[in-house]
Amino acid sequence: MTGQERSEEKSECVSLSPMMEAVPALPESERVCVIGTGDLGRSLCLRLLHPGYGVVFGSRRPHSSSRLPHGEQVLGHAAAAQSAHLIFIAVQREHYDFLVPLANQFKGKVLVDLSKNLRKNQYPEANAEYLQSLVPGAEVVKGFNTLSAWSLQNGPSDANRQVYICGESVEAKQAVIAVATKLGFSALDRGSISVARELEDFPLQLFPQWRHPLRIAIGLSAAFFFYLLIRYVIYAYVTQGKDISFRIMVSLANQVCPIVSLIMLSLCYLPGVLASFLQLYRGTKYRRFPNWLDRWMLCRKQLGLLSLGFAFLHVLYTLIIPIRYSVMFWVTEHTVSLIRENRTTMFDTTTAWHDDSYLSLGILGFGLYVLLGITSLPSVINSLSWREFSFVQVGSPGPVTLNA
Ligand SMILES: NC(=O)C1=CN([C@@H]2O[C@H](COP(=O)(O)OP(=O)(O)OC[C@H]3O[C@@H](n4cnc5c(N)ncnc54)[C@H](OP(=O)(O)O)[C@@H]3O)[C@@H](O)[C@H]2O)C=CC1
Ligand SMILES: [Fe+3]
Repeated sequence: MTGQERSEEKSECVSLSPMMEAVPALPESERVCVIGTGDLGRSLCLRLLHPGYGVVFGSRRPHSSSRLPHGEQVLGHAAAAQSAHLIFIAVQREHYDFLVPLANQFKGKVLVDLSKNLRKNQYPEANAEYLQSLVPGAEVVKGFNTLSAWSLQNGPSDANRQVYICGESVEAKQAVIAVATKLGFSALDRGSISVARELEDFPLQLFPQWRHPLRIAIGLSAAFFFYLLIRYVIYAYVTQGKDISFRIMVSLANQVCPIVSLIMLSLCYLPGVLASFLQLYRGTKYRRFPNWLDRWMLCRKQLGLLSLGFAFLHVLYTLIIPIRYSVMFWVTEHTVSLIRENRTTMFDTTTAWHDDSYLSLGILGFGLYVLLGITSLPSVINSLSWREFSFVQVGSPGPVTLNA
């Protein structure tokens, strides 16, 4: 580097707060470059500062970049690329062209492609593969794209601890995994760069495991609702001319909920039983299940949670029965007619027993439902031994999760 170039680079370096001067000269392994001073770049920088990394930003306009977290160094792209071995690219893919003239500076460096897309198959090739083709001398690793700037800034939480990475070079991936681990994330190596498209599609998935269970729940609810509508409301109107259409809102809904809930519960446990029979029939547990059974088993948790949801609705609908206008009217009417006719009714112990037992069993049944629901939460599962888990989740056969 000539003296003039060095002085140019020096003038590219911009201090945004007095803290910058305080940043000690760190070895290259503890210095990280972030290209792009946007939302993600800044959030990543904040996270990197926690374990003590030195961050050097690369920007188009190093002099005018403002409001950086702690006055980190902001250099031009070329100078920033030379300052660290690990470089995060926090720029949208459509602007990647600016990297082409910098290919020499990126030679031998590890580039982490953070980009995500707005929709699936937005580009013919994965962003990481495109980046690799622009800077062939660098080792591109795809990663961190499943996190949002917000979650990066707030640090890893239980639900958001996992980051996925992929790339060709094992050393490059190890360097990225080391940083991720230091930031508190657990990095999962998903393989070569050809997996990048799959990782880029991750944030675009819309409840993929919920789609079928939701369809089943909606289909069953609609079918039973129309059956009950015809069976009670329309039938009463046609045969007796009685208008009991007000029952649609609460009574009918309250009948639909437990039916759907129980069917969904049986659909949740049925595939496990089928799989066990299949294993017995085949005499081995080391063969893949048919695809339909595999997919069915993978959405058991969603089926179970929906079943719990419908049971919960049934509880709520049942609790409001005494405050319904029609019920209060009927009770008052009955009492007034007893007074008018000067009649009294006897307390029927059998009916009282029958009623209380019915309610008590309902409450206990719902309690069991909730217990099943709670023990399928990942954090609860992790705290249970296998024996405890299968004791609670009666009928949830262990080996059948082989495909999952
Ligand atoms: N925001 C988020 O939650 C997440 C974002 N991502 C991905 O991270 C990348 C950055 O996103 P985000 O920070 O939100 O975007 P922003 O728009 O906030 O920032 C992008 C930055 O890229 C740089 N840039 C913009 N245009 C050009 C250009 N023509 N040439 C060179 N550099 C340019 C700018 O930095 P400068 O002015 O310093 O040059 C700009 O600040 C994207 O690929 C996005 O898909 C991934 C996961 C989450
Ligand atoms: Fe009930």
